[in-house]
Amino acid sequence: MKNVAILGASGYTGAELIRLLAGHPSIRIGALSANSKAGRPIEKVFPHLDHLDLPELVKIEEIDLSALDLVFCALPHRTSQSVIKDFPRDLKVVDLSADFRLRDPAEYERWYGTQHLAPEVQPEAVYGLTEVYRDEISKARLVAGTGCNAMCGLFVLRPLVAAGVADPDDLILDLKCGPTGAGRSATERLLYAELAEGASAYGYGGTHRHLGEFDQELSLAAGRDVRIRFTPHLVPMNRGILATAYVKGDAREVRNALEAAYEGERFVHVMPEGLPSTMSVRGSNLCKIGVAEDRVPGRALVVGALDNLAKGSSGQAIQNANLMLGLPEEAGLEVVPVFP
Ligand SMILES: NC(=O)C1=CN([C@@H]2O[C@H](COP(=O)(O)OP(=O)(O)OC[C@H]3O[C@@H](n4cnc5c(N)ncnc54)[C@H](OP(=O)(O)O)[C@@H]3O)[C@@H](O)[C@H]2O)C=CC1
Ligand SMILES: CC(=O)N[C@@H](CCC(=O)OP(=O)(O)O)C(=O)O
Repeated sequence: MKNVAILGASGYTGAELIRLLAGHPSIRIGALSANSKAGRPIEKVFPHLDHLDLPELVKIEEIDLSALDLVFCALPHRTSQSVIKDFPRDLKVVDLSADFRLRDPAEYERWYGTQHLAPEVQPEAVYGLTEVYRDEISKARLVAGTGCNAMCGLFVLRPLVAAGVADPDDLILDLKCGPTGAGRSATERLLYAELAEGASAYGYGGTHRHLGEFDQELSLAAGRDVRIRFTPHLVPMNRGILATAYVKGDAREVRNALEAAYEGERFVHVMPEGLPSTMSVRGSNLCKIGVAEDRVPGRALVVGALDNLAKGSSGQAIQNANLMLGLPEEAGLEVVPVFP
């Protein structure tokens, strides 16, 4: 059995890590941390977990790091950097925050508007897009989980620019996501009364910080600078991301490139026909992708769906931890989507 800690266990991704790890055959949860909720039994914070035998929520500094094989860091941006920089340099870490996603600390400063607190640790980090960086992840000490929007968009767009089947200067990504993507500390825009019957764009006009991840990963895949047009929308569904890409390219070539990229992949599926719905992936570690011809000749539509709390963060984190710990990649993750 591998012994792990979850830091930030009283948040949404922390709860999802607990849910998925409860069914993991080779990982046990040795410690859970919280901040304001430290000292409370986990069932007082998450009543749906009251039947599990789990450790109490404690402050991070109370955890014995030497007893751990790996740490999941589900902490806010910046808190993660300040905690991870003081960890022993041989402790394996899967960080779910944005703190180590961008290879260049100057890019971090550009998108997050604050100085990187651990630039000396950054070179060790491997970007957590498992299906692309599997080999590096299995040898890594520190894996930086992707943004959930970025992951869905990259699954759709990356193979197209890598194979040269879509014009890299003409990529539009229109994305919908639910409020759990913003974490558990609700702000005004996430109040039920203001969200439940409406939808709105946010982070538009090239301002969303996941553009740093898109720029980095799509430019690496294309071997030249790629800048997409990206607009996320907040919609009333608890979990889920639906990413619709409009691309200039032949639909058959687009499909072939996606099928080649994900052939044999356990968790990323290209649908033989039709387009995916968030309901087809909810609660699972799956990403489903569909392709359709546009009515304008030479243009195609590609749609990806994943669960932001599963494949978009905690499921992805467990998949990467499995690789880092030498466990079967799919261990604990064979969860069928919850429907309806
Ligand atoms: N939600 C999502 O879909 C995704 C989230 N992520 C990233 O994962 C990380 C966690 O996200 P999420 O679970 O949604 O966030 P939440 O806001 O739901 O949870 C945050 C957790 O961090 C703890 N925490 C907050 N401040 C501190 C602090 N100063 N010191 C120690 N612990 C602290 C909180 O404890 P307490 O409750 O006691 O205050 C809580 O356990 C974030 O970096 C987020 O950006 C990445 C991809 C997707
Ligand atoms: C609804 C909402 O606000 N969603 C978040 C998704 C956050 C995410 O993917 O995680 P990171 O914060 O770790 O980048 C957003 O678009 O910023």
